[in-house]
Amino acid sequence: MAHANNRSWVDSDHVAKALCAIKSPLEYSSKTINFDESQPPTPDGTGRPTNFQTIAPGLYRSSYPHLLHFATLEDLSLKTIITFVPEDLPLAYGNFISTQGIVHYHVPILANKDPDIYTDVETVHRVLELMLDPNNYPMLIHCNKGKHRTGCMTACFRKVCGWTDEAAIAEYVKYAAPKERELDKAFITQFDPALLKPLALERNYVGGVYKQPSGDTNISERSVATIYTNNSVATYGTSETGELQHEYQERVRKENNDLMESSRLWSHR
Ligand SMILES: O=P(O)(O)O[C@H]1[C@@H](OP(=O)(O)O)[C@H](OP(=O)(O)O)[C@@H](OP(=O)(O)OP(=O)(O)O)[C@H](OP(=O)(O)O)[C@H]1OP(=O)(O)O
Repeated sequence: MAHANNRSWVDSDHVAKALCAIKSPLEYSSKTINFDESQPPTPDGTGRPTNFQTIAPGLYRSSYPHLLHFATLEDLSLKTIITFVPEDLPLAYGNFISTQGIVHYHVPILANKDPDIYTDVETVHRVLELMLDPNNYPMLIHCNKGKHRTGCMTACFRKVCGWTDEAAIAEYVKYAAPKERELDKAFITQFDPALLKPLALERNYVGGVYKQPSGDTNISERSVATIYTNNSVATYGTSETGELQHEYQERVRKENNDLMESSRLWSHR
């Protein structure tokens, strides 16, 4: 798959020093990557972009990374970045990606602000197939604020991993509030995870560290198996077994393999 890895090498040390001399955050020409004046660049003091989240081990999301975030992003040893903002990369960011040897995918995702205009499903699948490949990890996905476009892609990823619509939307709202959008929720609800379910099952993205958080605090002692049924996801809690995580993962893997085998047998009838 072609990727828009920014290979325009420049004297990055010189550029970095020049950029560091700039006190205020860089104002970019494009509106969608304006620095968010409404809050400090790293409100939680971590030095990471705002709305940073570990979606799963090695898979991260955030708002648009800026110069002052690069040092903490280096700690992640990122292998892949997917940018959902359509504008070209600012020079410093392109140089960061190049000098870190990061594979960059530039996949513009539309803001859900018009009920007649949504990002096409092929583009969504392209993003999710990259996210469903641990060979691309550590991976960062981001947009401008890390709320709407990134929130929608994360929610679609969760649905493919077996989360219910409600749980996926609840996580979206957690990062988009108080500016969550009804059209984003509609986009998430209408997204059908069926086509990518086999890939998620095959690569063990169902259950384990990818499983939907349990609402019941007691359930943490119980193993919860998420099994795909024909057209939806049934999540059930089993009796408290106290089984260890690896036993649980082995059990989920066997259940998924049995499910795949039975669906293969059916498909050959
Ligand atoms: O005022 P509004 O609701 O129209 O939205 C504004 C802006 O709100 P603000 O002005 O209070 O900062 C949004 O930032 P938020 O405060 O909601 O996070 C921004 O969302 P965003 O950066 O894309 O969010 P991510 O997808 O990157 O997470 C949005 O960009 P678009 O939706 O991509 O057009 C802007 O629209 P416009 O000015 O037309 O470009």
